Amino acid sequence: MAAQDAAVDSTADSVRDREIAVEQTHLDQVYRRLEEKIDEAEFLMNDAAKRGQVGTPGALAERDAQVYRAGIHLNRLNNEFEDFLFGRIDLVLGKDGERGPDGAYTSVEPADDAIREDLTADIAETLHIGRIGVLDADYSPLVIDWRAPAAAPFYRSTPKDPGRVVRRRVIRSKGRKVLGVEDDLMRPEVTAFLDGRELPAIGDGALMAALGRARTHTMRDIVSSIQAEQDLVIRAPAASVAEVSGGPGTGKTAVALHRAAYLLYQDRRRYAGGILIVSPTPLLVAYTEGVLPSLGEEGQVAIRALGSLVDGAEATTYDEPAVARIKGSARMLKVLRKAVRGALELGGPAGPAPERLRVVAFGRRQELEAEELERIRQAVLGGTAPINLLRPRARKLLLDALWAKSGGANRHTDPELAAELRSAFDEDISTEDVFMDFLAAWWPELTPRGVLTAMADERRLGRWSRRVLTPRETRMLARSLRREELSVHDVALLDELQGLLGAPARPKKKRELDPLDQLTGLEELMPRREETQRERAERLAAERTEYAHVIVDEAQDLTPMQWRMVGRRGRHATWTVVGDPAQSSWPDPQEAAEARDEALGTRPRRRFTLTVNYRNPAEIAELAAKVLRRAMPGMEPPSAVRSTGLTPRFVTAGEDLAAAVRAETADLLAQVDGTVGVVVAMDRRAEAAGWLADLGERAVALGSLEAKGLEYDATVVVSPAEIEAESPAGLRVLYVALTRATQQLTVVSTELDAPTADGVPALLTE
Ligand SMILES: Nc1ncnc2c1ncn2[C@@H]1O[C@H](COP(=O)(O)OP(=O)(O)OP(=O)(O)O)[C@@H](O)[C@H]1O
Repeated sequence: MAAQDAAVDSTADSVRDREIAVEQTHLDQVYRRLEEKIDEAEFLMNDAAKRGQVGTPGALAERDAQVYRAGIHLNRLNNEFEDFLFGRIDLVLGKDGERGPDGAYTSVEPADDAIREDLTADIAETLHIGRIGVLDADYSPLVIDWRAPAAAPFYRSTPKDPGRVVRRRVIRSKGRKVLGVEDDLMRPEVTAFLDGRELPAIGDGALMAALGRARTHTMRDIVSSIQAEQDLVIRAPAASVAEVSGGPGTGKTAVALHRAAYLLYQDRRRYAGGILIVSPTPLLVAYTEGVLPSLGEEGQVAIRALGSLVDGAEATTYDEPAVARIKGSARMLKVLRKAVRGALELGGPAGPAPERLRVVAFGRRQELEAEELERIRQAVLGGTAPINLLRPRARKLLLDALWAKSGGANRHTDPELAAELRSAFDEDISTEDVFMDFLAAWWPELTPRGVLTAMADERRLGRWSRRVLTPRETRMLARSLRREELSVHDVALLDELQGLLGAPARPKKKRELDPLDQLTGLEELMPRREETQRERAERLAAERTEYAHVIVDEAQDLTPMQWRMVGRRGRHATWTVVGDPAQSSWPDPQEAAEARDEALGTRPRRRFTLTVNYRNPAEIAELAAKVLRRAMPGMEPPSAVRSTGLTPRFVTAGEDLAAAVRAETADLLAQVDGTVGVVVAMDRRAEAAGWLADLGERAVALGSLEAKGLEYDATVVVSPAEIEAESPAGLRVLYVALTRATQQLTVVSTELDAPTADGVPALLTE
């Protein structure tokens, strides 16, 4: 028996080896072709550099464009050389036999006689899929770009709806070497032949292989294993709003990122206007930034955390939930509107304006009393423009009032002479120091930061927040604004204030000397060119305030004020909004939904739901589902795609919580190859970092709100009850914390958790 097994194994091995060799031959061919392309790109750059010496304006512009394109080409090849061929599909003949621009047959459905009655078929087409497209010298496709229409069947085909695909193969390669293949048969009942030989199937499928890998501190792309329901979202037409919901681990973040790559590929021109990806935390930005290197290459895609959306602000601290709730609420809009008007009265850098205005015009004293000034101020504020832009109007109405008082209007009947007199009057007054100083104090140039600082005074804020916030809320808000450091929620307030105040005029940039003008040879050209390319991308990203497409990740967490901030960046954009209501840390979902509707406007929406959890094994998903039932009764959890046989571990910490967490973390570090995340209540963050101090880089401590979107091989969740008690949305935050592990979960309880004899905290029992 054993001998028979060994014989079967060795045949399997030899079939596998043969199949790997087949793919190796193809990869070799692709590399030969790529080398030719690189030579071409280098020649282009060389040639362009030579032409640079000619120096006519037309030649310079053409050279610039050519060098730029060639630089991108080289950059992309160098970036994506590694592991860039990852898939293959074998297809039967299509219905109409027509080919698309990439040389592949276009039909999705098989021809009527493609599968014979005896369930045999011939493979009519084999396509290899990779990160970029490569055509052979005769324009036949060596590799199809994963975003091209011809690659869609690689992702869309399922055994239930196979289309023309008989076998889907994922190829694992490193550099120039093919390491392995994993096949999925889409029509297992069919025996297919390729060049007269039966098509074999190797391995247990690629998805499981991908899911079992250890996690690092950065996310991996999923181009080789995108699933059909995910592919529908990635390739959805970008005409309006795509709304994607799905539970933890269903690939929402991954899908959002791959969608950005797809949109850019599909319509580079349109998205030259920029794609903004909004992420909840800097940690998630860092985790996702490197997923698809090609996203950043031309500066079209900006991945920004909510605390870094406003130029010059880089907020990473969080307010306590009660304060965050005030700052995020749409009620703040009323408070801010009052605050900017109130801040006017506080005056400029030299203090408030005098009570009355006294000037000399044409040798006579002119005066405006306090009530008159107030009337004028109200008349100016009747205008719709932002406050800072109303300054010229303020100046004009002051001069009008002074002119009316001077009686100058009655002095001439001839309109021309009257106008001349008036302009002399205006000039006389407005060049007077007294008038200029008065205006600077009476209608000062306000800054968002300045207004926010003004709001830190409790009595003042009390006036501005009357009937909107309670005295207790006012006190908490004023106190938090007295802190030097900006919080993530302050950033949305700053942005709102910027809108109310008006944008300051941008100083015009001088055209910098193009360093290329002085270059003659390729050696010099290369490094400098790379530098200017990156600089260009950074400049474009920094200057952009509106985008062509906005992708919002973890959308359930945006506060109403944050929705307004993000909405301003996509007024003319198409949108992709992904989120999971069950993971929302915002206590008032209704208010947030209204703000979201306002940001998205009346654009038609297409809804998608992702249903499969690729992150958590069934054992962990089952435990998390208990919290979901408490947090959102009736809500369906996603179904876990795999199971590990390892049930979550429960530990009750005695006196020494630090020692218990440390020991459990060390234990998990010994069991997994990748990272271990220790999730604690927000105000235990610093303390927890200390507990793990010498456990090495694979272990990280993070606050419950920072865990959003991240994942680890194993997690230690510390005191579910503490996390739950942090905020009104605490149960949903706990649900997030429990769904971060790809392999193992340990829950450490304290007394507060009222654990059972087995150490299971009360919140995690049925
Ligand atoms: N088709 C796939 N093939 C391989 N891995 C996948 C696939 N889809 C998702 N994953 C993996 O599953 C994990 C979860 O994905 P992701 O973080 O995008 O989920 P999410 O829905 O955003 O989760 P959460 O709501 O918890 O933040 C990631 O490691 C991702 O790479």
